[in-house]
Amino acid sequence: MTFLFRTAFRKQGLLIPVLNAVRGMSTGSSTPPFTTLSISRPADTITHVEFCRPEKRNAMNKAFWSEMVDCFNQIAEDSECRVVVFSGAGKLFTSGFDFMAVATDLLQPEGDDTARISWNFRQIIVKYQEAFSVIEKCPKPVIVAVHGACTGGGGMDLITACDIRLCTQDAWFQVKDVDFGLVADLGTLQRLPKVIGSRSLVNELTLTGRKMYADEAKSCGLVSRVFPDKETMMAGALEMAGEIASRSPVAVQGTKINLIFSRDHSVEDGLKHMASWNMSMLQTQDLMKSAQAAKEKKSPKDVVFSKF
Ligand SMILES: CCC/C=C/C=C/C(=O)SCCNC(=O)CCNC(=O)[C@H](O)C(C)(C)COP(=O)(O)OP(=O)(O)OC[C@H]1O[C@@H](n2cnc3c(N)ncnc32)[C@H](O)[C@@H]1OP(=O)(O)O
Repeated sequence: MTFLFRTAFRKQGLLIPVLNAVRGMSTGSSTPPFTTLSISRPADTITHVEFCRPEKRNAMNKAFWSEMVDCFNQIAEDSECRVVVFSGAGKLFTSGFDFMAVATDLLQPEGDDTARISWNFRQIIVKYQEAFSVIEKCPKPVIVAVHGACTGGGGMDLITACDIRLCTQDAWFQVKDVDFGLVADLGTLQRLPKVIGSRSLVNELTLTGRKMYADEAKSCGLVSRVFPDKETMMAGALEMAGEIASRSPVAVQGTKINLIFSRDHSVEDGLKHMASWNMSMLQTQDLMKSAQAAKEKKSPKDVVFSKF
């Protein structure tokens, strides 16, 4: 793995931070390049990313935006990682944007005239958007585990970019942007309508900024499971991650990529994409290994799949 990272990143001058991060991932320690994210490896094929600013209720500061991109790009390249669990440290999941970061980025715009100020704003928004889009672009499934609050501008943006959402009974969710005179611009308005079935509920939540509690989040499909407390949720998240990680990584990552493609395209285009995808992916040895295991009434967990 180290060799692969060396080859991929030497030219870009990224070798040192990436190697540090990967070393951190494999030892279970906090990674030196990240100040807002703590990375650990609860199992060989599972990466746990923990949002780690508990004293500021996991508010999204300046470092967070670039660290998310670096972290998930590294995970995408890490052929040993098959699934990711994302959670928040401390009392709650996230309080959204950091007030201080908002104050410097948005209230003191840089630029000599409207065009330049507008352009700089656009660059900032695009950079912030990428911190969540990178989760969706990462081919490894991401399970997000929410406890306490998931609020502010940012909380819903983050979790709607994840593949599976779990929460605790005390969790609450809020799209708070409207309370600040803002239109949510980092993915909530684009992804939430595709996550929950009711357009009316999406409109209500985003236009009023009201809190939604765990039971309603479960009944509308925002989360798929509710756990009594954080400890049982994390155990449940890791168990689910273990189930996913035991399946063929070719099948798992192909499923994520094609589900997201199909969400954003017509059935016809999705089927065409699928046919092109599988004309090569069906040639994987994972297929024969899995079929053989099924024939012998073994579990997928008994099959050893190559790194992917
Ligand atoms: C280009 C895109 C434009 C987007 C703009 C988006 C803007 C925003 O989203 S602004 C932020 C929105 N977030 C909120 O309104 C949530 C604010 N926080 C809270 O309501 C409460 O903190 C919360 C209910 C989440 C938790 O309450 P609790 O009693 O547990 O904690 P506190 O005593 O309030 O806070 C503890 C320390 O954390 C600091 N903190 C909390 N939230 C933020 C935040 N969003 N940014 C920065 N810091 C935050 C709080 O100041 C306390 O710090 P300290 O006084 O140093 O102990």
